[in-house]
Amino acid sequence: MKLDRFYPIFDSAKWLERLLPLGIKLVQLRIKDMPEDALRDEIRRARDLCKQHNCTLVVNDYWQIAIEEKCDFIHLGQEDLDGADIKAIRAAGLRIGISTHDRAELNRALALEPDYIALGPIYPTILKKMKWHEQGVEKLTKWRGLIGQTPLIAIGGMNIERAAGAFEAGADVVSAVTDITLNEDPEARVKAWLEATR
Ligand SMILES: Cc1ncc(COP(=O)(O)OP(=O)(O)O)c(N)n1
Ligand SMILES: Cc1nc(C(=O)O)sc1CCOP(=O)(O)O
Ligand SMILES: [Mg+2]
Repeated sequence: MKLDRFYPIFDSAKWLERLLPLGIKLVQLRIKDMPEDALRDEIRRARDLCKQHNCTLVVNDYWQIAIEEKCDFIHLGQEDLDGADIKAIRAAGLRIGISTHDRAELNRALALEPDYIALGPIYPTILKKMKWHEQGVEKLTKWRGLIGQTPLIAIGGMNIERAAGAFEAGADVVSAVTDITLNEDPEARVKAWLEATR
């Protein structure tokens, strides 16, 4: 199934309730540091909202809850892979997206036949501290040549102005967080993203 070219990431179901009606078709719920009961509630709400809006939900990190709550897509980073039961995830029918930052991580990801590969940070990010410097769009072109038909996600410091360059370099999808969540008008920004990527 083809992924939408715009892939925003939010840290609560409240954001989804607010912005999915604008037409987002691919979204990630990325929650850190929340007690399990509250986390499960957020994932359930996000799942139901996405169903209502015909949007694909990707759950970050929490693959066991995603299986239990019958979600259908998870995102795993390299550290998440260390503790993940890929067989169980696949047996439950979930799709898997994987983060990569260098060749070793890419090789590890490709061996798992993921449903997308993310490369980042393409530009510097203010969302989280990372050991990786900005990779640049040229690395998207390199990844494009290495991953065949697997969808390629550009993440890290992305904004609308930078998206065209990422697509030209070989990305299929562009993902963004703070360009939307820290914008003074997130609704207007999402509408502009949708116009730029459709
Ligand atoms: C689309 C996308 N790409 C990369 C990440 C980062 O995943 P990870 O390295 O596991 O870091 P955390 O997001 O869990 O802090 C992502 N979530 N989504
Ligand atoms: C969550 C995440 N993962 C990255 C990676 O490179 O793996 S960069 C990133 C943060 C993206 O946020 P923003 O769009 O605000 O820069
Ligand atoms: Mg993770």
